[in-house]
Parts: sequence; C-alpha cells; structure tokens
Amino acid sequence: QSLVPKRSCAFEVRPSWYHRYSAAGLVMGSKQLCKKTQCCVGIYQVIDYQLKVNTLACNVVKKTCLEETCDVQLPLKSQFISCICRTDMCNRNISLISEPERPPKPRMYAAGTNFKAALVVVVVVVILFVSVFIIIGIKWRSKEKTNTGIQSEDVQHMCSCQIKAPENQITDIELQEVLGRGQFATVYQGNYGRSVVAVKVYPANWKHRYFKEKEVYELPLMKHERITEFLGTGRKADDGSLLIVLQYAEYGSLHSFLCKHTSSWMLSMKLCQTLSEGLSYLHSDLSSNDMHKPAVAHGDLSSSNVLVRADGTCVLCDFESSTILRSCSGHQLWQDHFTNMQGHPQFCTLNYMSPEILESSVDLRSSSFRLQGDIYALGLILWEIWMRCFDLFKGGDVPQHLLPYELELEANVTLERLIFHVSEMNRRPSVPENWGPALKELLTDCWDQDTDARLTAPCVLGRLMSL
Ligand SMILES: Nc1ncnc2c1ncn2[C@@H]1O[C@H](COP(=O)(O)OP(=O)(O)OP(=O)(O)O)[C@@H](O)[C@H]1O
Repeated sequence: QSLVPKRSCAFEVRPSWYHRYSAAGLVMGSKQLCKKTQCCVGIYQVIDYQLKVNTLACNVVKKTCLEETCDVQLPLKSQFISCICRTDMCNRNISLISEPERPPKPRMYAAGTNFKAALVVVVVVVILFVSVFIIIGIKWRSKEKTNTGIQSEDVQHMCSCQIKAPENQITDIELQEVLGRGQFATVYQGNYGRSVVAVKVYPANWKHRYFKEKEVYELPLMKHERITEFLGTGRKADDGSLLIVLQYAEYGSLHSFLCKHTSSWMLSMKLCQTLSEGLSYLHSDLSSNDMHKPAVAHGDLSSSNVLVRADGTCVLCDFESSTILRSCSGHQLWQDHFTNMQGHPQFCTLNYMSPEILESSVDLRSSSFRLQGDIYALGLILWEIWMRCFDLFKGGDVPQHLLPYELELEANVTLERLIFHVSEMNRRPSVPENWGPALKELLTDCWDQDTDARLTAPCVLGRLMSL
C-alpha cells in the first residue's frame, strides 16, 4: 500500500474530458482524491480579463509541482493559462500576478505568522551578507589574477562559451531569386565568388532577430555537417538590411521536398537519421580544444526549418527562436530568446508546439522542457517523412503531404483548437496500422504527453539506426 498521502484537488471538467481526468483518482462531486500524483492542475481561459474555469483536476501528466499555490500572470489577450500546484484544493484558488509588480499573495494569517516573517527577514539579511562577501571575494581574486599577468579580458574568456569565431564580413554578394519568405526575413539565392549561396535578408527594423540568429551560428563548434553552414554576415548598402550568408541547400526546405517528392524506405531513413543527427548535435554540450559549445534548443523545429541537400541529407536552419543553454563557471545562464508572458513561443509554427508549451504548464526556468519540446516536434517531422514513403504504402496510394494535424484541424489551425485537440484530448497524427510496432513506438516515445517519458535526440538516433 502506498505511503504517499493523497492529494485532494478541485474537480471540474467538461463532459467530453471526464474520462481522461476522472481516471486520475476518485471523484466525489467537486473534489477529487488523486491516485498517483501530488499535483493538482488548473486550466483557465481568460476572456476580457475574466477567468473562466476550463479544467480543474488531479494532474494526469507526470510532472513535479513546486508551487504551493496557483499563481499565474494575467495575459494580455484571450488565452488559456494553467498552473500545477501541490496543496489541497490549490487549483481552485488562483492568484493573479500582474506585471511588472507582483502583488502580495493573499494569505491566511494565523498564529506563527510573525515568527515566519521574522525568519524571512533574517534569511534575507544573511543572503545579503553572503552576497557581499562573494562579490568582494570575486573582485579580490580577479585583481590578484591581473597582478599575476592574466588580463581582465582573459578572465572573461575563461567562460569558454563567450569565445566567438572571428566575424567574416561579406561585401561582394549578388542576390538572385527568392527561395523563401518567413515572418521576418526573405531568403534569396545568391552568388558569392564562384559559389551559390543562400542569403537571409533581415530588414533593418528586425535587427534583433538577425542578432539572435547570428549569435547561435557564431557559437564555437557550430560548424557541423548537419547544421546549415554559416559563411558570414553583410549589410546591403542601399537600405541597410542585414544579411546572413549560408550554404545553399539544393532541395530547399524539407516541407517543399515532401510536397514534391515521395521517397523510398532508404531515402526516408536517410532524411530521418541525418535530421536526428543534426538535432542530437545541436542539443549536445561539448568541449574541444579549449572551445565550448553549449547545448542549444532549436525552439521552432518544423519541416520548414529543416533543409534538404542534393545528397538527400538534412541540415537544420533558422535559429531565431533558439535558446542557448549557457553554463559558464558553474552558473546556468539561460539565454531566453522566445517566450512571451505566458511562455508561448511568440513566433513558432503552431502545429509543432508541444502540449506543455501550448498549455504553458512548464517551468520557464527549466532548460529540459525546451529540449523536450524539440523532441515532440522531431516526432511530428519523422511522421511527415514516413507519410511520404512509398515503401510504407505498398499496394496503396501515398497520401499528399500534409502538416501534422492539418487533416484533423484543417490548414489554418488556431491555438485554442490545438490546445483542445493535442493537450486536452491527447490526440496525435494517426499512424497507419501496417507500419508495425517499432515505428509507432518510436513516434509515441517522441510525442508523449509526459515530457519526461520522451526520448532524447541521441536515443531517437539509436532507435532509427536499429530499424
Ligand atoms: N540555406 C538555404 N538553402 C536553400 N533554401 C533556404 C535556405 N535557407 C532558407 N531557405 C528557404 O527559405 C525558407 C525560409 O527560411 P528561414 O526559415 O530561415 O526564414 P525565416 O524568415 O526565419 O522563416 P520563419 O518564418 O520560418 O522563421 C526556408 O523554409 C527555405 O525554403
């Protein structure tokens, strides 16, 4: 018998989701006694700054909950917000945090409150003292190093991920036809010397996007055969647009490749493996020859952000939404590139957004959810590739290429419909029966609702190799 005390959560779900949430524990009217979790979940919809209950129940996804109460930020516009908390009925008592100031949480004052307040003051004072000592210590040590011949710039460079490759300024480039247009930039085919290149042109008013992408390409050890090669940067003389010059991928995006071509099992596997190799490398944190490449989460992985080269290999591109998971001198410095107030990536392709990011139910300080979000998207892209493999549709027609969920939710999927379908109903693209258990299992292990159950990129690669 389990020794874990049971958690009581407020219970209120729509009839169509009753089955899923009621399976998480005994329901008694508007209360639920959780079976396997210590966490309650609360999902609310914000309509005209008013909160409307969407789902209150025991948390069915295996996740740790650190917060005792359900504190959420009020989003600017109509959106879903959610919290996971760990005290009895905490999902019913939601407290709003309005930016930029966090109002004091409503508390039940009881005996001992004064003592607690005094304790907090003591702890704060101690922390302040310790911080001052640490700062003095660091200053003293860096002074000592300067005295012993190490310059202050060297001290900065000891944090190896700050070392940048020397910048290659490209001037003599000729732009030709448009290869693709994104939300911020236009990608042209171009000539650079005698090579054909791709040139991503950012209007001057999107320079912050340009700098984000450039920063990722310029990380040490980013040169890899599965990542689009970065050749340099430039600026257009006439209007000041900013240029990122890249290796040209002959087949363009994987999305356009799949729209135009079906493929054999061997070619499909080559696409899948090289894509997983690229992601595995991007996610890796590695050091070599005094250089350090931090792990990078792509943040907007989709078949439009994977390119196909003439030899049928995939390379990753478009790092505007990426997060560099820096770890210098033992400190974790997350370079948070993409979240708005609710943690929804602002400019990502909706269809590939994982359930936890759709629901905003993840801890934004955690790096792992960003990597796990990429794995969810990877699963969807593997499915897209196999859906165009004629060897997997023997004796039948290969379906036209569709984006994930395009069949179920039509072309212009909205955030609300996607949350309902992917997160609430836990639906995924359908996998044909004749594909067999190994492919199905691999996809399921990539797009699992439970983020911790998802594979890592090297594991996906290992599974693909064993197929
Ligand atoms: N190196 C390349 N070689 C060939 N085609 C490319 C290359 N880079 C980009 N493209 C084409 O341009 C399209 C847009 O590229 P990219 O995703 O980098 O631009 P973006 O403005 O960041 O778009 P998004 O709106 O997806 O963020 C790609 O989908 C692809 O079709």
